[in-house]
Amino acid sequence: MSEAHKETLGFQTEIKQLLDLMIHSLYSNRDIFLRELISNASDACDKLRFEALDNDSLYAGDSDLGIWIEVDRKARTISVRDNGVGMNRDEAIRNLGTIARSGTREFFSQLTGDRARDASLIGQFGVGFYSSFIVAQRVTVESRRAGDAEDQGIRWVSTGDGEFTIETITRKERGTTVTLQLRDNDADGEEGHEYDSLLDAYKLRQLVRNYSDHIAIPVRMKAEKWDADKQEMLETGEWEVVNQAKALWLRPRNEVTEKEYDEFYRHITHDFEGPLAYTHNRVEGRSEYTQLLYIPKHAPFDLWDRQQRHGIRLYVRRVFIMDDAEQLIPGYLRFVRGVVDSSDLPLNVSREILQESRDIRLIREGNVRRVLTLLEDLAENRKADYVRFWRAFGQVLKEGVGEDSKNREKIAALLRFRTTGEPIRIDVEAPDASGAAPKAAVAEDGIEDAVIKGEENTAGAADGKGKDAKDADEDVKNADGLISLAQYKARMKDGQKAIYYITSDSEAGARQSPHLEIFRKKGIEVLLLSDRVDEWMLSHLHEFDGTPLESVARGQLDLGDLEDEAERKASEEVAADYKDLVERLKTTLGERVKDVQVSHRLTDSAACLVSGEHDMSATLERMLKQAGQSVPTRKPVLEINPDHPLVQRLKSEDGRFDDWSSLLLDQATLADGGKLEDPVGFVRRMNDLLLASSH
Ligand SMILES: Nc1ncnc2c1ncn2[C@@H]1O[C@H](COP(=O)(O)OP(=O)(O)OP(=O)(O)O)[C@@H](O)[C@H]1O
Repeated sequence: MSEAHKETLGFQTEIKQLLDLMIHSLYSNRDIFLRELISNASDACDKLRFEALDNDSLYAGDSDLGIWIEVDRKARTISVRDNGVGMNRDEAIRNLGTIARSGTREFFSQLTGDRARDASLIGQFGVGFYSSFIVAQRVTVESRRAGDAEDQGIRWVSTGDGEFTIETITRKERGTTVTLQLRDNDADGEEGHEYDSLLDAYKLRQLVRNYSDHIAIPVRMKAEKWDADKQEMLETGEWEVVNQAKALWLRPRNEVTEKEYDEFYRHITHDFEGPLAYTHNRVEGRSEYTQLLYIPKHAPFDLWDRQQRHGIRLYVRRVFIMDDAEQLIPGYLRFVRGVVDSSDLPLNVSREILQESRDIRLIREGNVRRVLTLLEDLAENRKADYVRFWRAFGQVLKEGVGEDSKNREKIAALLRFRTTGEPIRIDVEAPDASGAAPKAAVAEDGIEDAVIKGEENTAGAADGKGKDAKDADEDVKNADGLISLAQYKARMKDGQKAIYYITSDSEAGARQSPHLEIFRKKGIEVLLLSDRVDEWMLSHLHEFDGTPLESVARGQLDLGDLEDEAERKASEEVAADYKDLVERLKTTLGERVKDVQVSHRLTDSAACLVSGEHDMSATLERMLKQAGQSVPTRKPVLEINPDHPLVQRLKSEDGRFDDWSSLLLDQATLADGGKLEDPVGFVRRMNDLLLASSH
């Protein structure tokens, strides 16, 4: 088959879905097509400039890079042309027919068919070039790659209904022209859908200016003049530059408007929404560079994909070098987007050189410092926004506790936790791309009844603490049930020496754990941790601001000064009283437990399991097993509650002591979220005992 042959090819399934969704649900965002086309054109110019660093001949004498936009009112077309790098046949098929992003399939499987919901999801994905089909019934892309012969141009045409054609053409100019044949008004029977206003040169110019003012490449449109005879604006035939054409990040901060920062963010991220916050600085000294870093409002669809390719763009003296320069930002801040422009790096810098470079190390440290400062500022001054950030990226930030020991303290101060000192909240909706604040509901199952009712008086404040604690509580109310370690400390009981936490597979599981009973009784707040990353994070976070962090389910529980002398004495007496029972249980349960102890933790439950001081926690063990890792067998310590009637009864039990003790251990295992080794035996024993007690 000759290359010039015209081929008809099908879009990848996901693109078909994307096109269908876009055409039918993104009409109200239709103008974004222009931003996407201008962004792509500007990227293509950046790429050519970069490739030409090594091979000047790619310019073929024309290094004056630009973008040209033209309207043909009669033909109802808009075209966007650039003299950037262009595409050859293979690239056009690959780039404009498939979405080669990992995670895409899973992303599309989340779409529900509910247009409003899906439209907001699609915002996380970034529709790019395909957004042209929101306004165009036919899109034609003509292109020739820099360095290719004139007869190696391509024409790609599609009406967005599942197929595209591609043919080889002769094209004089290097670069790409995208021509949109606009839809008819009320196309597809959608009443009120009109497209003619896009042909109004004045309006279009305003749109173009909106979307391109911050772009470093000049964008040109045909100049127009008022014709008094014809009483209309007519093109003069001259091209005029409509944007400022100066790299936004190089402009002084006070000359850039919020709107421009916002638009620039959308340009580099293809995000539907603007950013949550940004930081823009010119750094001088040991290393000279400019950084413009943004924090998005929502997580991208591939946040958990460590291969994801977005991130920070690296420029060297205004020349684009690479996308997603991962050396510029550590993994735990991978949600940050933006631009770094270095004055020191060589233009021929490669990814390999970046790894070694001292300048890059300085820039990376500078980026981390700025982002953490920005987050501190949000946490301090824009609490609702910080909560939004936390919900979107908190789990990623937690990785920093282990990854970045230098900044551990700072990161720890930015952590937020659910806690027993706050009402239960059930997430009914994840943060979405529509800008709506995430919703939460307070559950009414009464588990934490006292706390729900006493919403005003959270654990510590109820004790009449000072002003700081009250201020801290005020903040808590704005914080969607999340508190910081500093707030926890401010609410600590007199005599409390540790920050207590519990880990579990879910927040609900954590809240119901028997390990919390004594803490509830004494009104001590406990942090509830249920993210996968938590166990790992906690293995790196042993203290905060001088106060140790302690698991409520580990080792000998020592409540220190929170227990008075009388309580301590009573415990000792009980321990002596139950010594025989403990020994009998140890002998009976044998290898199944590491030890048996009389518990200080329990008030309601008969028994619970605890981990040894240095043992792996049960939650971590389960996680590792789920991940298919071999885990050394860990024997739990069984704690029994001397005040529980079942345990009291055991003291005088003879005939069925074995069954009773097994049952006690199995119960404790289940309450801990664990799995029984012999569930059938458990059921049999329970039924036997039930029957025996009913006789
Ligand atoms: N004007 C152009 N010149 C050269 N290549 C282009 C042009 N427009 C698009 N492309 C190619 O097509 C690809 C797909 O474009 P598209 O806008 O869909 O996504 P993107 O810009 O890569 O990514 P995203 O929108 O997700 O950030 C681009 O990555 C680029 O390789």
